[in-house]
Amino acid sequence: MLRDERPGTLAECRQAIDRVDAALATLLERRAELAGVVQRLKPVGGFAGRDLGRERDVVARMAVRAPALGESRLSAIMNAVIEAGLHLAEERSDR
Ligand SMILES: C=C(O[C@@H]1C=C(C(=O)O)C=C[C@H]1O)C(=O)O
Repeated sequence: MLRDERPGTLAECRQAIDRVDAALATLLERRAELAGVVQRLKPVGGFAGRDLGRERDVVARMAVRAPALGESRLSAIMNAVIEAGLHLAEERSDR
């Protein structure tokens, strides 16, 4: 997945993207599960306990590994990822 592959055709590029997306889906599911555990451990979980400083640190660390995307684009991506995790945690806490 992290190989610097150079697919030459449209089909090869899409196959390479599909492999990356498969890994991303697994990682996103794992991340959401971990973030859900955090919500139960914090004194105030869910959206009410949102920690924007921590979220900024997450994005800044990711930007070091993804400099072409950079903080601004990563921030939009991670905001969606984090909010999806918080929604899932709140749904589960309702049960
Ligand atoms: C997971 C936490 O709760 C929230 C979700 C975060 C995340 O998904 O990375 C980060 C900060 C908080 O807004 C946390 O506080 O660490």
